[in-house]
Amino acid sequence: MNVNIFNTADEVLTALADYFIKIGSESIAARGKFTVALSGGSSPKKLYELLASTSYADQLDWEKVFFFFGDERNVPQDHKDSNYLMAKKALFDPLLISPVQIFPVDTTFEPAEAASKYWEMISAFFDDGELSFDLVLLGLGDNSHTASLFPHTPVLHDTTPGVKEVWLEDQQVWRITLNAPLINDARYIAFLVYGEGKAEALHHVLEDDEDIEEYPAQLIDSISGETEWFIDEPAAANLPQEEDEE
Ligand SMILES: O=C(O)[C@H](O)[C@@H](O)[C@H](O)[C@H](O)COP(=O)(O)O
Repeated sequence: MNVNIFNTADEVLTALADYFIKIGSESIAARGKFTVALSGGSSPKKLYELLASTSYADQLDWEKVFFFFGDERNVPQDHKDSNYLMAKKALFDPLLISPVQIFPVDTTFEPAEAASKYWEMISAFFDDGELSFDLVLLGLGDNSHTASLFPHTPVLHDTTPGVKEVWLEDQQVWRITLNAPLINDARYIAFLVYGEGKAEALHHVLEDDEDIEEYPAQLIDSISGETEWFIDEPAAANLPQEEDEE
């Protein structure tokens, strides 16, 4: 696990965009395709817009990129809270990504069925035995959740790769999420964490003793690949200063 701290959010976004292109180019060269599970929320929107900008749009063979989602809210795909809709507007539409390259969660099903169908689709996409995303992009919630691995939810105790529905009692909503074993099978995992509002959660996840019930993001570390944290100074405010500075 590498912690990369940058002065500003813009530097974080540029570094992660460069990393995305690097991993994507290597994946396409090695296996003819690049499979990525996108993060939702507000942080990655600027990353997706940067990747779709003239600075990056011609740096990758986008026709060989296949997009999945690390998690999704249990809302229609045209709902303002949909992670798919955010990525569609910020990334897919500007890059003219073909729908055949995009694998959204089908939230027309009840949550449990939507989760099982998403798992079936992921399993069918990957050749037997090769079930691992090239890259999983993740954010960090201020309660130390990532994807939809929320504190004190049953999915935290999964021991085999899969996709599960998650009930959020406080928000009275369902979500669908890749579980930690599936995320940890990825060749590369990249966390995007910027802004002072993340400082407390980041300290809990990276510095506190392991407590996955309270700090679920502690579950995440690529088993055989690379886990990189892309962080700005405000989010790193509570970390020991010896974390490597970029
Ligand atoms: O669907 C989601 O909301 C994300 O997958 C979630 O895990 C997100 O990464 C964190 O909640 C941080 O969200 P922000 O980037 O909006 O702070």
